[in-house]
Amino acid sequence: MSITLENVGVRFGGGTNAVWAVQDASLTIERNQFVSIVGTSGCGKSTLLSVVGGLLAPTEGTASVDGVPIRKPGLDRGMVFQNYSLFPWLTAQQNIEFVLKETGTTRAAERTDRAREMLSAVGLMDFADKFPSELSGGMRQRVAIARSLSYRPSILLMDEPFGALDALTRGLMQELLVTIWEQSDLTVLFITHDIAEAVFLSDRVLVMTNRPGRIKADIPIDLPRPRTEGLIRSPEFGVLEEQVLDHIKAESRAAEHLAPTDARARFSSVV
Ligand SMILES: Nc1ncnc2c1ncn2[C@@H]1O[C@H](COP(=O)(O)OP(=O)(O)OP(=O)(O)O)[C@@H](O)[C@H]1O
Repeated sequence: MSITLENVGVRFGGGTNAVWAVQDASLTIERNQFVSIVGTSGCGKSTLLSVVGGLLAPTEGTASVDGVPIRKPGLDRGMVFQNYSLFPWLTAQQNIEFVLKETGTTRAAERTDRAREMLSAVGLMDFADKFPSELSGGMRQRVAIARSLSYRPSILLMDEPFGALDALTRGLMQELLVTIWEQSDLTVLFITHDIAEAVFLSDRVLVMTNRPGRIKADIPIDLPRPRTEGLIRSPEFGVLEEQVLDHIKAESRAAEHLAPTDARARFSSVV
């Protein structure tokens, strides 16, 4: 499914307390594309994702999926957040079965089979009966991804899903996500603060301006797939990373009125 935002604006509060989180944001994401959004803290990334998820109605403009305006959350869109959001009183298997029941899979045997299939896809078959507290952060996030994919959405919306993971687990999760994406017909919209992660995963990286956020740059990532770890050390990768970073540095300087050298010193590859 494709995603289109046309001049979307989101205002929180009213009167003198009004805050425009996003203003005049326009973008199109084609079916089966993997697109990341990066930008300075508070620029409106999560707000934009919530609009696409149907959790938040735009104050201005239109957001649509396959040309149909988004009015509420739907089974066509799965969401994964940084904090896993699993039910702590249910096992990994039960977490998935619960969501399947809620989303209309009426036959218990079908829910069980689908949950097992999904746990197997993320390599967690042996942990089906464990509770979230018995799983590592990476495992919990794998269950959350399996759960979001279990009802077969066409769009996966991910808000810093790997932000809380250590570097090694994060790398493994990135590979897993790309593998799932390559084998499916999913359109992915992915928010991250990690520029290398955005470049490694994406077909395009969108950079937002400071708040009120809009899309400032749309950088195609024409690196070959499948992408392997070695790619990260290639000159082509470095050039793209630098290009994204330059846009973010410019926004950061604009926000803080810093001298260019000060701003440069504040950034490495993660913002
Ligand atoms: N419910 C709300 N009420 C008032 N202001 C809000 C609300 N939600 C978000 N905001 C404000 O809107 C702006 C954008 O927030 P948002 O969470 O979308 O930014 P972000 O780019 O995802 O930030 P971060 O990178 O720090 O997660 C921020 O200034 C935030 O304080």
